[in-house]
Amino acid sequence: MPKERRRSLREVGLSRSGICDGSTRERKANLKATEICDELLHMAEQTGSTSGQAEFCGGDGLTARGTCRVPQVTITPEGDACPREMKLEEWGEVNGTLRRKLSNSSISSTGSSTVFEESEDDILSDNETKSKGIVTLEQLVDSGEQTKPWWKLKTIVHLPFLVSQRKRLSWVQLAGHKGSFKSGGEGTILKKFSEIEKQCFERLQGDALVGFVPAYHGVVQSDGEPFLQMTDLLGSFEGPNVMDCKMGVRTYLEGELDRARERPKLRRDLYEKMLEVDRQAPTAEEHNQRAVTKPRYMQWRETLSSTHTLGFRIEGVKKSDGTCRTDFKRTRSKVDVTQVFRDFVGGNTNIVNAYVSKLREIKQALNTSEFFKKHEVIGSSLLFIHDHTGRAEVWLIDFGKTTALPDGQSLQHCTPWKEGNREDGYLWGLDNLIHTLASLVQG
Ligand SMILES: Nc1ncnc2c1ncn2[C@@H]1O[C@H](COP(=O)(O)OP(=O)(O)OP(=O)(O)O)[C@@H](O)[C@H]1O
Ligand SMILES: O=P(O)(O)O[C@@H]1[C@H](O)[C@H](O)[C@@H](OP(=O)(O)O)[C@H](OP(=O)(O)O)[C@H]1O
Repeated sequence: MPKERRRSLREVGLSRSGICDGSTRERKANLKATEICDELLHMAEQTGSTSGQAEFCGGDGLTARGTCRVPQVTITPEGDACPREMKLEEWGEVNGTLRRKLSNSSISSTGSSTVFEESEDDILSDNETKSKGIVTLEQLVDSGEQTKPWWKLKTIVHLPFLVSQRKRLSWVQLAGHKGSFKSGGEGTILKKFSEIEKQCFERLQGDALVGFVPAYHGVVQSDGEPFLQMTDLLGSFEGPNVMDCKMGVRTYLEGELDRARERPKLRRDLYEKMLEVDRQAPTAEEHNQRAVTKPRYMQWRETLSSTHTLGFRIEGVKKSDGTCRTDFKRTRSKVDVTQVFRDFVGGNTNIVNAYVSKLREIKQALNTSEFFKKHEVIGSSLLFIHDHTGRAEVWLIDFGKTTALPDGQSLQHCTPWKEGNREDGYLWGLDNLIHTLASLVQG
């Protein structure tokens, strides 16, 4: 944050509660409160909003809360007859450039209300290493922000605004690690380099699956770091609706299990993420050590969600109305999963049919793919995207944990996993996904 924009807490009507002992924690809380206010005031200046509030929780008893009220400015762009609310996603359009930090925002809207309300996930959210929701790619480069243990509880912005043209300047990252993506320019994005993923992209060129993965443009350097450049799949949609489904019955590699047995590593962060969802989930021993191993956490996540029961799980959904949800950790039953899909497609049977036929095409391609035969596909997602034009597409993304089998070995992808057989249940999950979607049009 530029120094000249920083204001004192009192000056901007901010409050911060919690300890008051001059410690580093307190200074951080003050800083966070000032940042919130800066964010709100800047939005107000740029957009003519009437008021805004934001609340952050440090997880250690400290909270920072900001409210700003400014005189209303009304801007009426040409060609828009009736005033309407402006969502955070659209705000950058007026600005020209998006300078606000929208990363990690889980935004839910009540549709007709002017309020962005807290979602369950805002409260039960992960720590800030996990990215979700609407982000600005350039902002994600800001490494200093990544380790701050602040959770955003709530952002409410009142924006009495008129917007004539909808252009998408922000981007949505529904799953994965915060800071993994940057804008690559010309319809591309840059994803943090991974040797495993690079090899997958290289092997996928010329494979039956190549038309179902983002076009790959090679390794590029940005700010001295390597990235994989690929097509931004959202780029060719108008106000896209997006869903990320993580495929397979297993989300960790067999190698991760082996490593955890050889050198068990206790993770406090994963224990805390577990507590956020269910305080009873850790065993007495885990409570005692206030930590769990990664395979333990991943297996718990799998049984809590539909990974084990359906062979896929919903990670996140962003709709064109600006709402964004990533609170699906407990979405497990077929009924619940089906309901999320129903809501996602908004009852549009043409979209459902388009998705089902796309998934069938993908299944056909998987069945002929040499790549698929010879890889353990773990943690990969299907990204569903549709928009108001009726276009609906599905792509395979995320090959960071897709691992080649030893020469001569292959997988069925539908037989049950037993440790050692490396089966991932991908095709079983895909069949369940097709049935789930098809059930929406079968009445
Ligand atoms: N090519 C793309 N075009 C548009 N959006 C994308 C693309 N690739 C990824 N995304 C977005 O970013 C999110 C995270 O992507 P991805 O799963 O590749 O990240 P990751 O950090 O490897 O995730 P994880 O930590 O789960 O392995 C997706 O849910 C999707 O919203
Ligand atoms: O979805 P959650 O509950 O936030 O849990 C994370 C999720 O399972 C990611 O897939 C995993 O990264 P990998 O797939 O890369 O292993 C990450 O491990 P990490 O904390 O070690 O990054 C987990 O914390």
